Amino acid sequence: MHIVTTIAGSDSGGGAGIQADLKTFQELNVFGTSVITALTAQNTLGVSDVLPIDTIFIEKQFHALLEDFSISALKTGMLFSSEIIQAIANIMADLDIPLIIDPVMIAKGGESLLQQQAIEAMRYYLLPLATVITPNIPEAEVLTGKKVDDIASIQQAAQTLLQLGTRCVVIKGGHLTDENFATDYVFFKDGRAFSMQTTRIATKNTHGTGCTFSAALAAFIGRELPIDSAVVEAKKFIQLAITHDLSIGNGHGPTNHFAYRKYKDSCEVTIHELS
Ligand SMILES: Nc1ncnc2c1ncn2[C@@H]1O[C@H](COP(=O)(O)OP(=O)(O)O)[C@@H](O)[C@H]1O
Ligand SMILES: Cc1ncc(COP(=O)(O)OP(=O)(O)O)c(N)n1
Repeated sequence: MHIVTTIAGSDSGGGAGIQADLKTFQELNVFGTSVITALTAQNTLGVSDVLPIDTIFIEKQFHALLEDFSISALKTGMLFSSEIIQAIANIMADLDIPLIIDPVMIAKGGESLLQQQAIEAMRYYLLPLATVITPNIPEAEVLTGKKVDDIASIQQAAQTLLQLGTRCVVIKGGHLTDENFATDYVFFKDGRAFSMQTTRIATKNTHGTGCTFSAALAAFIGRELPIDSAVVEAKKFIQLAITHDLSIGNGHGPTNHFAYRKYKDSCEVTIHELS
């Protein structure tokens, strides 16, 4: 049994954060473990409060896992402050475990999940330790300081992020304006690059899409799939979770974490090599 760890915030509404990650891990047959960095009072309508966990206690959770488990992959989500990022990075620096970083910054409702002053800590301490980074378009803009809105600027942003030391960057295209397709862009340090395209689903129920995608990616990497196959399979997982939505709550509802198990053979992802 592969063991995969999420280091992230709790979403009381169950659609994003730790809860989305653990549901995804379970669906993908890996044993999920967690280091909780913050609590959010949250539902499909938004985040009403955030309570960061003391860094000493975050370190204790992380050490408790490392002392007892052989972890196959780790992912990070909401990290909230530069102190939390530094604490995680200090421990990660001594590990040789694939690390997937979802650089979570802002919730769908606009609430901040990463303090402004933590962005530099993310860039300089944590991102260089990553195996894969999965920014959405606004996160890629913040991390590179440049507008990202077309293929040329996506390629440029990916190169800037690859220079920080990571093996792979996936720039997620959920925030692009294409009405027909949801296209994500995958770039490797060795120069390979491709896009992954699926039909864009017209739904407001997209709460936790980024968390779910990065958790699926961590699960597949934990199961020892090569990174290029793992990103395509994670794209299928999120596409099916958005397609077969559940309609829970009154705002942006969660995605359907059960869908991949039922429909995984029915999902098409179109791959285009990028030159
Ligand atoms: N309406 C949609 N239909 C299909 N896929 C989507 C849709 N919205 C987002 N996605 C996909 O969900 C994943 C997360 O997307 P994105 O919205 O960019 O990230 P985040 O949730 O971090 O803001 C990506 O694979 C993206 O292509
Ligand atoms: C606790 C917590 N972590 C992360 C998020 C953001 O999740 P994301 O997958 O980016 O989804 P949306 O916020 O865009 O729905 C969160 N909301 N809460």
